[in-house]
Amino acid sequence: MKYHFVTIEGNIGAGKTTLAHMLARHYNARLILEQFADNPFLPKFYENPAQYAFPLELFFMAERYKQLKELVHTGDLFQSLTISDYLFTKCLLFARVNLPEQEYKLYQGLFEIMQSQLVQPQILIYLHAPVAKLQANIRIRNRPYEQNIPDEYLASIQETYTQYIRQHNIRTLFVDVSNADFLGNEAHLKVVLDALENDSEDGQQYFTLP
Ligand SMILES: Nc1ncnc2c1ncn2[C@@H]1O[C@H](COP(=O)(O)OP(=O)(O)OP(=O)(O)O)[C@@H](O)[C@H]1O
Repeated sequence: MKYHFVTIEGNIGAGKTTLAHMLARHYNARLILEQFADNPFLPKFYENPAQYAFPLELFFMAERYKQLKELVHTGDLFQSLTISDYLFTKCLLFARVNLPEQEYKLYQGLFEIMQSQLVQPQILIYLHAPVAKLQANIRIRNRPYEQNIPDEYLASIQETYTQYIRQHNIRTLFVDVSNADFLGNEAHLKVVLDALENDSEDGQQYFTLP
């Protein structure tokens, strides 16, 4: 595998964390996982988005910056393999959906200062699933504060991600995870492993699971 820093992205409930664990185990890689459970504003945000969006987004950005900055300090980033289940830019994409214009501009200014000090992954694996499938996953894992997420919110997050990836021409493996079962079906993991190991094209590639 020629990559040293791989990031998995996708909408809420797409299955990023499961796949990140599996890839990290397969490659014996360093794993960086989103610490969303530590964000005290998240349950409050889902109850009252307008009031809590700004502290929520600031908290996420500060935590992710701390986590990813450590990676820069470890120094051996390009001798080993690191898998993360989020991209630092995720902060900005959620902020674009959740913050009013002026707050977004302020946030963006801080984001750019922080982003300039971080290392970017060499490739993104983007897990794509329709909103109905995301809602089904969210129901099954049953985090109480996520049970009333509107379809429209998931659709805007999806749209914001895909627009960003296309506009910036980020090297991305898009995987359709509508019927994914990475834990139960080895052939599904193999699609991702083969894509990582064989890919030679620049830009964006699309995969479905058997
Ligand atoms: N910047 C953000 N702004 C608002 N909410 C966020 C932000 N980042 C994460 N969240 C919320 O934190 C929770 C965890 O999100 P995330 O998408 O990282 O993980 P997940 O849904 O557990 O992913 P997966 O199922 O793909 O492993 C979700 O409720 C998500 O909406």
